[in-house]
Amino acid sequence: MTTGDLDMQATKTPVLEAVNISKSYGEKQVLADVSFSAAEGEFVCIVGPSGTGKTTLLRTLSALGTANSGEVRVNGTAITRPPAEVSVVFQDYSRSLMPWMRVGKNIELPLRRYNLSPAERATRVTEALRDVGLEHAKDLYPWEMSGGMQQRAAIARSLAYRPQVLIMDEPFASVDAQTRADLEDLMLDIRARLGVTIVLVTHDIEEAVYLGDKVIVLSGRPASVSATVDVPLGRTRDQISTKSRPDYLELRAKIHAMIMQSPSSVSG
Ligand SMILES: Nc1ncnc2c1ncn2[C@@H]1O[C@H](COP(=O)(O)OP(=O)(O)OP(=O)(O)O)[C@@H](O)[C@H]1O
Repeated sequence: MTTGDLDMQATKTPVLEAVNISKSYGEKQVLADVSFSAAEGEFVCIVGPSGTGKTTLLRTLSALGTANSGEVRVNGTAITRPPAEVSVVFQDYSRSLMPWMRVGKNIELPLRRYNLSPAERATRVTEALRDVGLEHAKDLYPWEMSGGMQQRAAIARSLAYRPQVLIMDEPFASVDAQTRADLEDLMLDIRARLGVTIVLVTHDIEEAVYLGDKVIVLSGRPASVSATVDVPLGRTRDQISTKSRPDYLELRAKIHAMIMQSPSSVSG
């Protein structure tokens, strides 16, 4: 990306914006004035200790939950219901795919809500499966596939909507380390090929720095954004060489220290 591209990105309306989001469950305030934005094609990672309110924030971002105050804007417009431009991938793929339906059907079914011809739906299923490297798996049932393949299928289902923004809640928490690394690289590749904006929540600092163009650090009780850390590692990342770079290691340590200092990391 050139300096000119960066200047243009800075002046463009963000694709997704959280503006002073506050949220309470009864008396308990979970989020306080959380603000951040994601530009077109940006990979934004949100990290914070367990129980900080990351899922609550993502539910608000996708309008699956409501905030007590503040607003979420998509392309500059405040949203009140789940917007067509935003799609969500949850952690628990085993609950997001219907076990009695073949993978192709799992991806195609939610598209029926839209005014698409059967041929257009079939094209989208084929393309989404290709985007995640599952061309061969269309006729399999979810239970015939590994955990990593099931999560790929769940990602394909989200991509079939052709969203501008993909929101992911701890998407790789239930798979082994090698599969996790493969899925991380898949998401970098999807961002590069499709230009989709990705907002990914994780408690894994290493993952956040490896994937993100910027990392939003949530901390405190109630949680607010304690830092927005730019990750100037370029867009081409590699599990071994990127993770050995001194600037990667420095950023990882810096964010780790921020989270360790946060009151929410000790209060449980
Ligand atoms: N529907 C709800 N009703 C009441 N309290 C809730 C509800 N959902 C979440 N909470 C509380 O809000 C706080 C934040 O929860 P949330 O799941 O958003 O955090 P999180 O950072 O995603 O946690 P984790 O990393 O463990 O998934 C927790 O104390 C949780 O118990």
